[in-house]
Amino acid sequence: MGKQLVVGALIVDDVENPSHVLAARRSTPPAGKWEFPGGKVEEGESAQAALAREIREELDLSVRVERRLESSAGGRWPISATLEMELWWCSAQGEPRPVDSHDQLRWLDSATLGDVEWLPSDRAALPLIADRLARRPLRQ
Ligand SMILES: Nc1nc2c([nH]c(=O)n2[C@H]2C[C@H](O)[C@@H](COP(=O)(O)OP(=O)(O)OP(=O)(O)O)O2)c(=O)[nH]1
Repeated sequence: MGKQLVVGALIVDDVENPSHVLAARRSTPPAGKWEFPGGKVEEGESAQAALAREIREELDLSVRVERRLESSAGGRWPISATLEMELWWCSAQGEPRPVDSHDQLRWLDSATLGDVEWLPSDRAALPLIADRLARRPLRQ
């Protein structure tokens, strides 16, 4: 059986010319670690629908899902024996507001992306994200 999918949103400040991505600090275990907001895809749900649902719940924000972050390993990052993760570039309307699963938000750019204490599984994806933020545009 395959692993359950977790989706994380790479929410950018400006979809035409993105320079910063949103990071969120968890208030539930492992509390204090930083992640890309999102969560588990439910049965029968698409990755895009799960992202929209989770970001609405967690940040009271509506997102437009742009595209998936690709990698040489097929765009999936292992989390645990039972979970793996995809990351999707998203644009947003309005200001994110942590509802209850996060207690702090930060906009990070390619230079500051490594400054917070990320969940370990996220670290492998950071160079790809930093590279994209430094090179801009998201829509090709
Ligand atoms: N959202 C998110 N989760 C991540 C990231 N990196 C990472 O290892 N994870 C892990 C943490 C959790 O073990 C899992 C996500 O589950 P969760 O508990 O936050 O999501 P959920 O609300 O959908 O799940 P549940 O508690 O209802 O079962 O993925 C990330 O960047 N974003």
